[in-house]
Amino acid sequence: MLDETTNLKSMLRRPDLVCDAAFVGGEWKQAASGATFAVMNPARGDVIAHVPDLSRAEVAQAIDAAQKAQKPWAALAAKDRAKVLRKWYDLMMENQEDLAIIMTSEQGKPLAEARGEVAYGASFVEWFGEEAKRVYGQTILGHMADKRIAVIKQPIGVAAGITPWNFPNAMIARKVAPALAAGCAFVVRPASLTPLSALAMAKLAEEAGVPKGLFSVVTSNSASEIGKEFCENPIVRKLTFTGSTEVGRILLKQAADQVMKCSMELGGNAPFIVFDDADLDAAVEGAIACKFRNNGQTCVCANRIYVQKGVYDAFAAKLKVAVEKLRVGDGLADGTTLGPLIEPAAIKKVQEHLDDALSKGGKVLTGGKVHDLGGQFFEPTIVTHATKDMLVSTDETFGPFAPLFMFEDEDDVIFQANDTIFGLASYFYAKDLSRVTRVAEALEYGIVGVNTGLISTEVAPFGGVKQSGLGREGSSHGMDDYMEMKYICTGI
Ligand SMILES: NC(=O)C1=CN([C@@H]2O[C@H](COP(=O)(O)OP(=O)(O)OC[C@H]3O[C@@H](n4cnc5c(N)ncnc54)[C@H](OP(=O)(O)O)[C@@H]3O)[C@@H](O)[C@H]2O)C=CC1
Ligand SMILES: O=C(O)[C@H](O)CS(=O)(=O)O
Repeated sequence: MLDETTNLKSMLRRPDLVCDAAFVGGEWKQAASGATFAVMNPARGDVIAHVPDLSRAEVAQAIDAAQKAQKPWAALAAKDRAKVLRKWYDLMMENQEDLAIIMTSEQGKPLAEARGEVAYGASFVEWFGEEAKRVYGQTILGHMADKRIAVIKQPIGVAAGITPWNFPNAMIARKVAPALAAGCAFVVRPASLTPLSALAMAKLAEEAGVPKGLFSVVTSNSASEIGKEFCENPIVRKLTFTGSTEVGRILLKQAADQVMKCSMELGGNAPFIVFDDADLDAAVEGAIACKFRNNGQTCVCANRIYVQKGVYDAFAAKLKVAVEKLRVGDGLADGTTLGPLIEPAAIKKVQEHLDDALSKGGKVLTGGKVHDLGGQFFEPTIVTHATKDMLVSTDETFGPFAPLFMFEDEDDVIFQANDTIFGLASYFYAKDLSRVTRVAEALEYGIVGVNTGLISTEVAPFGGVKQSGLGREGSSHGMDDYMEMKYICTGI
């Protein structure tokens, strides 16, 4: 019998990677209530699957199973944990195409970007499989002749994660990989808009030999209820969240009651600065990559583009040419470079920022309206004459809208770039070495891209300052958030 998943499954080498059950304590389960929620294809507007809408009590069962599985997992030699992660990495890459098709079908990004995200997510599993073997302690010369001091690092225990829809694979991998590498157990609640990628990852984790109960994917349409379970359940020792600053604040307040260790990867408002000594062609290439990746739906997208007065018109003209080469369409169609926005509310927000900018003197250079394809497709848009009193100057657009601000000098643009509550990613193009050093040090951000618009990698510490978050993900620092440091003082 044909069902709603037939079309998606027909595109896959492994149709079994489309999972319509939640992965709870090592079992594939429906909600006891039978409740489910629909997963939509944002390009086509059709339902591609239904997944269980688990209750808070059923999520608690996943947490119980995690607690049971964690101690034996932590007792394994790091090398043995590493082998399982390596196998999981291998399976993710062997099934990269299927995972990408599933991702594009539920999130909308072009297939080429989805393939890239699968490889990016898998790179965290590979990286932390290696880092698992490199957890080091310390010995310290005793403060008294009869004392010996050692410092060791131990896994924190059961970790819980809540992830967004914009990178439905990589944002989970960036959390579960260091957690398992450190010897923790992990329960994740993926965004309700994009649960299929997470469930497919769980399927491959099971095949890789991740022990029953160690990793659960709890699907739910009630984010706040599950968030409360994660924050209030005494078994959970660590909460990791990627999403908006607004929700991050809610979770931090809820987690405070248990003084829970939290990692927060939150909102951004990235400045992208083009100085008059920049290579303008390189800057345009970087702006396209940085602004329009995932259709502008990333926390590290350029949200404000500042161009020095002397090169403003030349840069704007070059950027217009590049933007008009972008192809809007279904992410599964060949040649698409911009997919749909994730949901109607996202279209509304882009339109709101555009209307506000035009009402305050902005001028459309290209784009400027919902695409002829209708639905959730929007034309990639450049607006010139942007000013700091516009909404786009303070709020994250999260869409294909590029406002060009003009600036006079370095001090002026540094002040404007830093004038935000956010501090995640920032970018600038310049050649003068002294200027590059000064500006990189002056920008109040966790990440600075110099002459590049792409900074995402598993080998570097990703995270923000100010209200863009707490902690770092990826790099040799990435496991610290899943471990506790213990100081042992021995009298002899
Ligand atoms: N710093 C970073 O690395 C990243 C930051 N972001 C930021 O997130 C925003 C876009 O992502 P978006 O998904 O809309 O962000 P949201 O913060 O709305 O949602 C993120 C996740 O949190 C869940 N959630 C929402 N409300 C609550 C709650 N009260 N308690 C517990 N969980 C909750 C959502 O569930 P559901 O969707 O099912 O409602 C989703 O799974 C942007 O601001 C972007 O900058 C996004 C990705 C990466
Ligand atoms: O969700 C996001 O925006 C990601 O954190 C950005 S990245 O890590 O893919 O650059």
